[in-house]
Amino acid sequence: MSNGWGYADHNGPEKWCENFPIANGPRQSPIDIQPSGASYDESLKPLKLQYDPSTSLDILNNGHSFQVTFADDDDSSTLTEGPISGKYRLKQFHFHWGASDDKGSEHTVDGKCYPAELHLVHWNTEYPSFGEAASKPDGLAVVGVFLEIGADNPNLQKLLDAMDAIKCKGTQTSFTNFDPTVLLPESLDYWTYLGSLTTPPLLESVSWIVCKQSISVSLEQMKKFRSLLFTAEDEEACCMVNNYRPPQPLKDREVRASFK
Ligand SMILES: Cc1cc(=S)c(O)co1
Ligand SMILES: [Zn+2]
Repeated sequence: MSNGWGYADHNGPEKWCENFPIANGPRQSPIDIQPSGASYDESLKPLKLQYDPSTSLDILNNGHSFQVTFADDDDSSTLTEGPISGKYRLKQFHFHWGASDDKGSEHTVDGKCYPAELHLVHWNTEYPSFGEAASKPDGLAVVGVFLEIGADNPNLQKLLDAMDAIKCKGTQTSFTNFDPTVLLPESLDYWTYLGSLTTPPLLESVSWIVCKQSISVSLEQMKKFRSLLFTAEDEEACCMVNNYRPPQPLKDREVRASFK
């Protein structure tokens, strides 16, 4: 791909294998989660998410999504327990979404797509940095939360209000004092399986933790997501929509459930 990977026909998920052969690997993400095929594992612990709002730094349009980045030089914002062992630090969160409300999530549940999906990305403090951890089979843990069309979600508003400042690829602005806990659903029941990043380099280093319960987003709020651009200021504008990878083969993996 001449101009890097993306989500268009010429550089999208069906083409990523050309530069990233791991795209056809044994533990790729996302997947279609089939609850009837998931086995309840009583040894799975509840998720322990402890976030310090003072670690939030800025919000960035990276040309693939928008992400909020966190200071990760100490254990102020961590994920522990759940399916993982040890302590993982929050690095960033971002979203994937569709051009219309019938698609946009990366994981699906019995084939059901949601209009958007939140990913909270954490790295294993067994390793010295996110970059080091990202290449290890137990290096990352990503918590996925589905967004479902419903009532206006006031907890998304601070993100939406920042979007005017990050419309174009490569733009960013300060985004402080934000507690990502407000984006989590009431129930933290989850499915978990071993997978990968869902964007190149598609590294097979992610313990996926997908919440069963969704959070709400209104039609108007989804329109705001879709007002972002994949493109930089000096390029022909292309709306940032459909920035999701479709489900990949489960192959020789099991999906476990933290709930009956
Ligand atoms: C590190 C990272 C993780 C995911 S899931 C993504 O979409 C991009 O980057
Ligand atoms: Zn993601």
